[in-house]
Amino acid sequence: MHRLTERAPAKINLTLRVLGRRADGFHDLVSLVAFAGAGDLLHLVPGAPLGLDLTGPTALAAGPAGDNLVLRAAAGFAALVPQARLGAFVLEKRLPVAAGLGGGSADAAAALRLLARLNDLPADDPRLFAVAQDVGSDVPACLDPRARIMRGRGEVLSAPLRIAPLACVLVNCGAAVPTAPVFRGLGLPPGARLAGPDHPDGLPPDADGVLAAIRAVPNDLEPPALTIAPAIGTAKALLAGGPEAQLVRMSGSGATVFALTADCRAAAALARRVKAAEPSWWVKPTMLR
Ligand SMILES: C[C@](O)(CO)[C@H](O)COP(=O)(O)OP(=O)(O)OC[C@H]1O[C@@H](n2ccc(N)nc2=O)[C@H](O)[C@@H]1O
Ligand SMILES: Nc1ncnc2c1ncn2[C@@H]1O[C@H](COP(=O)(O)OP(=O)(O)OP(=O)(O)O)[C@@H](O)[C@H]1O
Repeated sequence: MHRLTERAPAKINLTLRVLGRRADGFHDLVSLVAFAGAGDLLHLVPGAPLGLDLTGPTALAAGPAGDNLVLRAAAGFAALVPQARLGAFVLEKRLPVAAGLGGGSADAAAALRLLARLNDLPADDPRLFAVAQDVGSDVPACLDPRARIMRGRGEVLSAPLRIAPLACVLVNCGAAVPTAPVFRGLGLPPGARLAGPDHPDGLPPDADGVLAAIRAVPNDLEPPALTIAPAIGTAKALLAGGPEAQLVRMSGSGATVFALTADCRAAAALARRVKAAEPSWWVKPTMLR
């Protein structure tokens, strides 16, 4: 059987409100997530012994293969699916690591989709969701990567939202920002609840309405992430300095920031300017949906 392939698109938190901290230490969120054209690629060679090879420009940064979320997802799958057919994974790692783009989560979700295909399981088999939840907070949203409102720890997902594709530029300044210290930086004791705008459950159908809805809700993780990686502020200022940016914000726990633009030509122009100013940064014009 030929190898199977799945894309692992970057997850962008267009908004992210922290509503409080739960007794188990995790934070309750509400976030509008969308998925980019940019991402990793994951292949599976059926029948070979379970394993993982990493290739691609950011493979080294992702750490040892044995600790990779792809293998955690595969182990979780094998534990829940009797006599599961497995295989050898090859990950083409292109997304920056510890970047707020959910790269590892996207890879884990792609691994579960590949294993579901190989084992003739339907995409909505509840075991996929159970493993996803166990592997990480962002993995359930990445299982079926379409724009949604994500709530709870990330496991409460709305139906897919129909939004017009959004043109954007993703910029990562190279600072790896681990997620846990950013949440810790909020300084919330277990049980704390926060006031502030919640999130509407739907979105207006038109592009202007979507933009206004995104503008109305910030990313609450920006202040603690900025303290850890001040270059996030530099990246935001650089994006906001161009005439093309309609909205500039950080994704997830950072350090990647995004600018929404009117169309992909504006995104390409803005990306060229950022790249000229900071040649060592990861700069990607892409579409979100
Ligand atoms: C920031 C986001 O990317 C937004 O989509 C996610 O909430 C984080 O998702 P993730 O990287 O898959 O996170 P996990 O691997 O599950 O958790 C990493 C660490 O982040 C913190 N964490 C994560 C998610 C959450 N809702 N509350 C938390 O407090 C916890 O300290 C946890 O130990
Ligand atoms: N497939 C993977 N790709 C990237 N990192 C991985 C992978 N598997 C495990 N890791 C480990 O997970 C850590 C977080 O990486 P990842 O790129 O998923 O973070 P992130 O983009 O900040 O995610 P999030 O947006 O969910 O916070 C890395 O430091 C790395 O050691």
